[in-house]
Amino acid sequence: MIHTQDLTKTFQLESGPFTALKPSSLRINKGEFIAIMGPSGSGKSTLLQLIGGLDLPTSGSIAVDGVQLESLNEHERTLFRRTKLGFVFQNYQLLPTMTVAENVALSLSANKTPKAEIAARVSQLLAAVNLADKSGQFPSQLSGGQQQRVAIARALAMKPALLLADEPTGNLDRRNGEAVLRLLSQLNKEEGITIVMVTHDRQAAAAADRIVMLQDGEIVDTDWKGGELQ
Ligand SMILES: Nc1ncnc2c1ncn2[C@@H]1O[C@H](COP(=O)(O)OP(=O)(O)OP(=O)(O)O)[C@@H](O)[C@H]1O
Repeated sequence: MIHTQDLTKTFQLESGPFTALKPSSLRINKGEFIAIMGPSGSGKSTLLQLIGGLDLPTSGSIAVDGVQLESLNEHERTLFRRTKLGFVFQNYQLLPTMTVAENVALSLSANKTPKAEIAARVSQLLAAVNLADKSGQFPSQLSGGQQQRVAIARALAMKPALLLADEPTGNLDRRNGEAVLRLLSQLNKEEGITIVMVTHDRQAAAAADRIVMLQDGEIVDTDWKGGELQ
């Protein structure tokens, strides 16, 4: 599903070049649930941005679902993101002036899906995240956990093969965080969606099959699962 080879990312700062991701090779199989962990500034978000085609590597290659991302132009990358990936962020990023149903429908409407099909898919998605009764409400009327479940429903609208989540439980209390993790695990096990989740939280990481550990821009372990960190 994801295969990187000597992938690097260097930022040009006023003080000189800074390598946020050192040459790294990583393989993530279809159907895996991966947590990316590591200290602040270790390159977790940088790696997720490259996997999601939101940024380009400085060197090396990255293939996602058979597509070499470094060889796509910007338009092709946008299309790739829209059709193959779902994104979930720490701060939900729902549109406040749209209802829950309209937020979930966004990518379907952008893709010119027929109205009746959109309505059916939105109902199905909201039922899957246990929010069928909230479709007409606005994001501000929901709890953080409910908003994150709306964001997950929206991310799944186009039936992506891969879901990328950046600290999806970062703003949630324990109970809501657990509900979101249960939902992600269920989507992974029952729908076979590959999930790559950046997290600081060991409890969140415990929901994953495998943990990719980053330190100073380097992948130091790709099968760490529990135990004390160095
Ligand atoms: N656009 C950018 N320009 C310059 N430096 C950047 C840029 N993006 C990230 N960096 C630097 O690269 C390093 C890795 O950042 P990254 O956001 O990937 O870390 P992280 O592990 O996700 O951190 P956190 O857990 O705090 O979110 C940091 O030192 C950061 O300052």
